[in-house]
Amino acid sequence: MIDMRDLRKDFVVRVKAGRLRREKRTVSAVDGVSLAIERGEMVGYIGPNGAGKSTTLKMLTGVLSPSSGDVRVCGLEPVPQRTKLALRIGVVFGQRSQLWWDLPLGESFRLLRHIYRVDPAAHRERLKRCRELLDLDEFMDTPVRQLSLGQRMRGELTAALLHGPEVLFLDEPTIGLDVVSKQAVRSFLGELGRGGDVTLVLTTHDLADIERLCRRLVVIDHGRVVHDGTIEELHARYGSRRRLVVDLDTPLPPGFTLPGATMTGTEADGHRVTFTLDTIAAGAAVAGLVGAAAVRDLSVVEPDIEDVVAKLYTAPR
Ligand SMILES: Nc1ncnc2c1ncn2[C@@H]1O[C@H](COP(=O)(O)OP(=O)(O)OP(=O)(O)O)[C@@H](O)[C@H]1O
Repeated sequence: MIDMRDLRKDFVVRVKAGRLRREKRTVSAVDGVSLAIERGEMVGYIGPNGAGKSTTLKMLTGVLSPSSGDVRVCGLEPVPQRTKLALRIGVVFGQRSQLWWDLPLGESFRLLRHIYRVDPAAHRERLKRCRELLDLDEFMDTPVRQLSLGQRMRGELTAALLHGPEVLFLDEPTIGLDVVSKQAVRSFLGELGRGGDVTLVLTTHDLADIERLCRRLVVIDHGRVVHDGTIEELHARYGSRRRLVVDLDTPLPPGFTLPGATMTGTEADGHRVTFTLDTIAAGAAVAGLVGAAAVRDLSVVEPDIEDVVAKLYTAPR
């Protein structure tokens, strides 16, 4: 559905060199990205600021021409076949709008039907689904300029889907949204993904978006892919471990060790202890502890994706 081969985009920028002089420098925003994304996949495309995410999306959607390499979306070349491609993809860029500022939201949707020449029955059906899942009814008659960010984003998602695209590109779809709107957008996208017909590529700095939605995670840094795989593979690669947090009636005996685990924290005068489970399963760790001290409460904490990704962003290369 999406194919990128050794895709590159260089920008020539002028930088200050001395008090008056400026010299040209080439920035490789995307530096040889090769990826294949199949129909129905939900892919999180993440990376630190300036990594090249937006530039990639712009090349995939025909906004920017690549400096070199090949790119195909739905079998089309995005820049020369941009008009054809527009009928087959949906795009939501968090910072930009595809709605008409002065028109009520519902009017924007009607206009889009004409622009994309969507069959009225199909349009009605899709709009009905979006209205239900994204709770649009309350503000269908409100001019777009009066919508809150969360309401507008729900409108943007609808606008991107009314023509029934095969691929949906989302650049920061939950940026700036409150908790409730974030949940609404995520559950809507999850629902869309489960259908299996729409391929979804999502960039975000909110890793919870990825955890909830994407099986596949592509991490880009300095224009290059530094990870491509599942979140579990990312954890395995960086040696992420689960942690066991135990509340004890009395502290553990001095010198206590739990084979296969490392004690990584003690609080409350030894009444709360954290173990990182290196090679031991949680059940066996609990059994080992119960024999040594009175356990009052415990919880197993899954590895934190934020920590792993932070490691990845700061890893030397
Ligand atoms: N039009 C442009 N002219 C010159 N340089 C650009 C242009 N667009 C992007 N860049 C540079 O290319 C690099 C990649 O930028 P890009 O916007 O793709 O990053 P990003 O991963 O989307 O970042 P962010 O998370 O901050 O949105 C950055 O160094 C940026 O300064």
